[in-house]
Amino acid sequence: MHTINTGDADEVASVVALAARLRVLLPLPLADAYDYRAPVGAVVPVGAFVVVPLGRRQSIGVVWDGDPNPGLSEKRLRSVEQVLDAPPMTATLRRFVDWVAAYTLSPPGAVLRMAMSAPSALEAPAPRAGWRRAPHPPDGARITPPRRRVLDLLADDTPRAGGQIAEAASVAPAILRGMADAGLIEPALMPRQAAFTRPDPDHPGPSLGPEQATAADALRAAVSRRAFSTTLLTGVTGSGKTEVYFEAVAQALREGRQALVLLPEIALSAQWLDRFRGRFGVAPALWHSELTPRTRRETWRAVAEGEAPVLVGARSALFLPFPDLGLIVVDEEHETAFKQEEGVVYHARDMAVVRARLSSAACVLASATPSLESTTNAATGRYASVHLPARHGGAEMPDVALIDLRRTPPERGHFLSPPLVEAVTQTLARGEQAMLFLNRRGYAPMTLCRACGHRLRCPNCTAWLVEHRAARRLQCHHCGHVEAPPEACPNCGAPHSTVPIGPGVERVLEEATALWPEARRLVMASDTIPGPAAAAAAAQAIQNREVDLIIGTQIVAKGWHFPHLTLVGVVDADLGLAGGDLRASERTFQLLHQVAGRAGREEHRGRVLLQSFAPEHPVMQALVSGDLDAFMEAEANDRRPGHWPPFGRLAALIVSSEDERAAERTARDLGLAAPGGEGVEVLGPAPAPLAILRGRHRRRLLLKTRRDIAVQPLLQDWLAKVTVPGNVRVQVDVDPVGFL
Ligand SMILES: Nc1ncnc2c1ncn2[C@@H]1O[C@H](COP(=O)(O)OP(=O)(O)OP(=O)(O)O)[C@@H](O)[C@H]1O
Ligand SMILES: [Zn+2]
Repeated sequence: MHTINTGDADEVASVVALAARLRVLLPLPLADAYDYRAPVGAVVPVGAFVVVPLGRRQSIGVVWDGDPNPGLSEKRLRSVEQVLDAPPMTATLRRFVDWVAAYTLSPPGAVLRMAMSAPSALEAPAPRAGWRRAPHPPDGARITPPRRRVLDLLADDTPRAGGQIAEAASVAPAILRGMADAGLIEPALMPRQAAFTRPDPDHPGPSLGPEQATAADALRAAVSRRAFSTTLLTGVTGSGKTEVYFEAVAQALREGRQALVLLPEIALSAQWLDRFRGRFGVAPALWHSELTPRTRRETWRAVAEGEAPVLVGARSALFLPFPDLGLIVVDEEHETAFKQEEGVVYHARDMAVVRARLSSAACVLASATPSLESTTNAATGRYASVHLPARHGGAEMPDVALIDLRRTPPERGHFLSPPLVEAVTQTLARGEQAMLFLNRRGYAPMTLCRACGHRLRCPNCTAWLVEHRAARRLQCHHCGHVEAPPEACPNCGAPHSTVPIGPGVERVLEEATALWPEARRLVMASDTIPGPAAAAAAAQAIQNREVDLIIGTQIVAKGWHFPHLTLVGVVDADLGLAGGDLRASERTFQLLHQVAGRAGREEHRGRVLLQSFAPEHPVMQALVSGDLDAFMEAEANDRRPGHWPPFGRLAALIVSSEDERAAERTARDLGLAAPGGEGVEVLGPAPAPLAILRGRHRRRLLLKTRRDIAVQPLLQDWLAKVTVPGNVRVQVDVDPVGFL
């Protein structure tokens, strides 16, 4: 001992100690991974799921990359308790977690948590027990007819579950017990069934038209390169983009890789699933928030084991443990539903591109109304582009016209103008379907006292209470606050003095009921179509012509194909243009163009009528001309000079607190510490448009930079300069899409 040079000994000791240490990232919003002592004698790969002590509790974490901290004393080190029998998290997914954390300025553990959304899936699934024929049954055992049936069933030596045997051989479960006691059958573990049948890429699906075929070739080629690429797939509404990207999915299957399709609203995807089955013969794996815990666990595990070749899901599916993803499709890529606004604030469309890059996979962004971000990336050559110029099957694009509400207003207290009423009447008379679109749930967006002018407000938010007349209540659409409609004005006490102001879909329904009492009407809004089953039933009823008139909010704009729908009336085309949102025009155009695109998708030409007080507005003009490219170019020209996205970068800080003065003070401190310099600008602090939300006072600051300046380092320095008290939260939103 004494002869050894102490310096060397230290070094040897530290190497040994380091080798025995593991960095473990926990699915918690902690600043970094923690170090643990590796289990003795076990080789634990990076990415392994491990159980570790955390305070007095245990947590599952993932062995993470990077070097443990040698400074941490051996005494303080605690040991990994267990290595779970689950496929380790791939390097690709670990890099993705790190990337998303760095980009969104979130703790890596908070992102990891999204990649561990079914923790129970990490425990090896308990093998299921069944029965098989005993290989050496005793001589002379009694073989009754029921026993014979069981033995015949088990003659192929495949173990089967007790319930399954009882049913197939029509015997009571007690018979099996008796046979086991007699030594005729014995317990056996059943082979695990593949959770999802492999979709068949060569299942005969619809045959593609020539333009579709060319587009499909390009996508297939992108997938078979097995390298990163992004392709923007555009095409008019009804051109068959889905059928085309299915060919990319088929190619990923042929390559033996997995495919992920992200849809903005999975609850509304009944028609999509039918088409998938039509193309591939089986259903894909599904991933969304309404799965049962069991399905969630099984799906997660199947994905990790490579047993879910195609998965369709909501944005959270991006964090599933695919071992070898070959394709990610983001359908309706322009949809804001891809932006997650709570917790880790990220945009699934943008992160899909990142995951595809890390996976050497192809990414396909599909939309009839692509975002300016994607259009610009396609124009600069960063994305490839594929376009379908015409509707499938020769259907014509609808004829879009404006109704000037200043010239032909509705009757007082009504919302449908005479030309729109006339058009609906004619459509119904021809036995075709009509749709009235208004992006507002409920009966009326505001309620006012006729006597004193008081407006009914949410007690927790800067928002009016929305009347839901059918449900007999007033509701805040921001925090969910609900109250009964008051008997008297809460301000002046006048009895029965409240009046509804403006329309929601329920009020349009009321008007439609009076106008077309014979028509079979259906309201489609998130509160009347609460889940996948209701959405599927509604779509079926419309397809079967059990509905004449559809009245709906934005959920009717999403990808539906209703063959008999020929008229779409937009009740308030100006609705989305109010407010100072950077993308108000773009969004309004996208939404209305999508709604319009539901009309006339088969043999009869569709007609679209837009009621507007501003028919000369560029958005209205673009909708009428249908010239998407010109509109997007005008949008680009508006944003380019001021370095607004996508020609510059934005990040928002949202300061909130139940204590208004605390929020104000932190916002002011942030304002004083704001970064500056060439190409960097900070707007605010200013009260958020939703100045109070769920009882929290909110202030906003907006960092705007030139495109070549990354916002993350600026944000990091900025936030480090300000002490945020415990009762104040500062949320970072990189690339904000909402400005409330
Ligand atoms: N090659 C084809 N053979 C048969 N049917 C097709 C074919 N291509 C598309 N269709 C059908 O045409 C309809 C429109 O296609 P699809 O919904 O894919 O268009 P889309 O471009 O996604 O439209 P939107 O952008 O409006 O959602 C669907 O009912 C689809 O099944
Ligand atoms: Zn509220």
